[in-house]
Amino acid sequence: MATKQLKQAEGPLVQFINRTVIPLLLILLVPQSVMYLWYASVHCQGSLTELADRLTNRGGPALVWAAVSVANPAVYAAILAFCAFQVLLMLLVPGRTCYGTETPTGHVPEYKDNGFACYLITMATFLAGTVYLKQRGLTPTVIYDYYGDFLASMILLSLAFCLLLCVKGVLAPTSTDHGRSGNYLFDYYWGTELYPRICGIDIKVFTNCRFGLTVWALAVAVFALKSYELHGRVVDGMAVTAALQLLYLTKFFWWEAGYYRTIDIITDRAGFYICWGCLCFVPSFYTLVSLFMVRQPEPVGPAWTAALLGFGLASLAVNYWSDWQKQAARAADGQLNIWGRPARVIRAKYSLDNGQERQSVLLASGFWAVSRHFHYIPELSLTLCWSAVCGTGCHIIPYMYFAFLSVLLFHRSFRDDKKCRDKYGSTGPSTANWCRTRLCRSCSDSLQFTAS
Ligand SMILES: NC(=O)C1=CN([C@@H]2O[C@H](COP(=O)(O)OP(=O)(O)OC[C@H]3O[C@@H](n4cnc5c(N)ncnc54)[C@H](OP(=O)(O)O)[C@@H]3O)[C@@H](O)[C@H]2O)C=CC1
Ligand SMILES: CC(C)CCC[C@@H](C)[C@H]1CC[C@H]2C3=CC=C4C[C@@H](O)CC[C@]4(C)[C@H]3CC[C@]12C
Repeated sequence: MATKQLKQAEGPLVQFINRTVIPLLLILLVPQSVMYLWYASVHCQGSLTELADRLTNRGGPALVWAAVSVANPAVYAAILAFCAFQVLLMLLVPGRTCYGTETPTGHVPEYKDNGFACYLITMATFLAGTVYLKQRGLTPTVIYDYYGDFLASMILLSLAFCLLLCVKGVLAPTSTDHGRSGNYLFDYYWGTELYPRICGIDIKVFTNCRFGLTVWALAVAVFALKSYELHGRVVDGMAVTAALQLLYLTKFFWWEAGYYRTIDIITDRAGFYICWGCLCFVPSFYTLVSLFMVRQPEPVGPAWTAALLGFGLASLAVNYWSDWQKQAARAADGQLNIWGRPARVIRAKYSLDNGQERQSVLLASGFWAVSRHFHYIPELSLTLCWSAVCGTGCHIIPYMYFAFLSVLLFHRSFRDDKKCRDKYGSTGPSTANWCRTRLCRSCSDSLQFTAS
């Protein structure tokens, strides 16, 4: 009885922590933290000790905000022009129609698969713009010079944008997948809508892909160019990190339609976490290695260059390959060969909210038979390769993205397992990695385990 009462008492406390304390801390602290990290990378020789020293002895937290302007009209004009360009590309560039995962309410989101073309057009425009400016004695690295202003202004704009999304989800939702939690703070943090669209523009595709990841790619290019301008050459480490990150992002856009079926899109609502995260956290935190290297170039030498590039490329290939296997198995309804042998798949049943039954193909071959989230290993090893170019000179900043990603992916694997358990019951992917072993004999009746 005492235990039961304790468990009941734990419910509201855990809920309070998860839905109020953690969101509040993240909303208050993360925007500040990314500004401090920018400041440390650009003004403190990339040293957190130097940052701490300046914060304690030379003006406190206001020091960082004093170094940037949130009232620079040219910065706002550039941000809005970039957003308008991306929106135009989303609307005008052709692409085949593709579909996201059916939601529990039976909604199947439809997309135009034009991400790769939009990305190529953006990068080509940037290249052409750079040549044009350089011929006139100008340079796009002015973006680096004003990056603090860009980040600070984006933080404010994005916080306001997330508020707008939150209200939109309550007053004018786009699809059936929306609702309030009863906690205003959590609604702001998590969002009120799963698939918001404004004038036909899918908001999460815009924030995550066309803004966040595109700005990441552009920032990597701008920082490499700035490094060249400052040091008269692109240092080998900068070249390796830029090449690996740009290839990773090119791979992402090639595979973008697959991203529409990941938990960012099918589970996470459009709120502070995903939208602010992609509008501000990706351009600031995910770009830290390149930002750091602009002022702290570290020559790594030919042997390390070759090793990091080689291992990084191999990691990228394995990560893409495993995502591809999962996608190909679904597309072929399980009728395909994986690693030269007929694929083993689980046909897992689940129900929509209205009771209608559906079936999914879950791959249990290839990388998906090795372990449940095996593809996170190459994702992490690739990240380590593009960070290790900064050397081991006692700097923490270049390794912060790797540390963050390790925690994020660890947590994500539990989130996804829970999501699949709730959806498929005992037949979900948590079973998939067991199916090579004796445990597959204990699969329940609703589980059809096939090798085609
Ligand atoms: N750099 C970064 O910040 C991050 C990068 N990534 C990368 O993004 C890519 C995609 O992310 P990922 O986390 O995998 O996406 P998700 O974990 O969101 O995709 C998982 C979904 O795939 C389906 N699924 C799970 N197991 C199987 C299976 N055995 N066969 C078929 N379908 C299955 C399930 O959806 P359903 O409901 O359809 O069954 C599941 O919910 C990866 O390359 C990852 O490394 C990921 C997170 C962060
Ligand atoms: C505290 C918050 C501000 C943290 C926000 C985190 C989000 C910005 C990130 C959470 C998951 C991330 C991503 C998932 C999968 C991806 C596919 C990959 O190939 C490219 C990167 C990404 C889109 C990545 C982007 C950032 C997140 C959405």
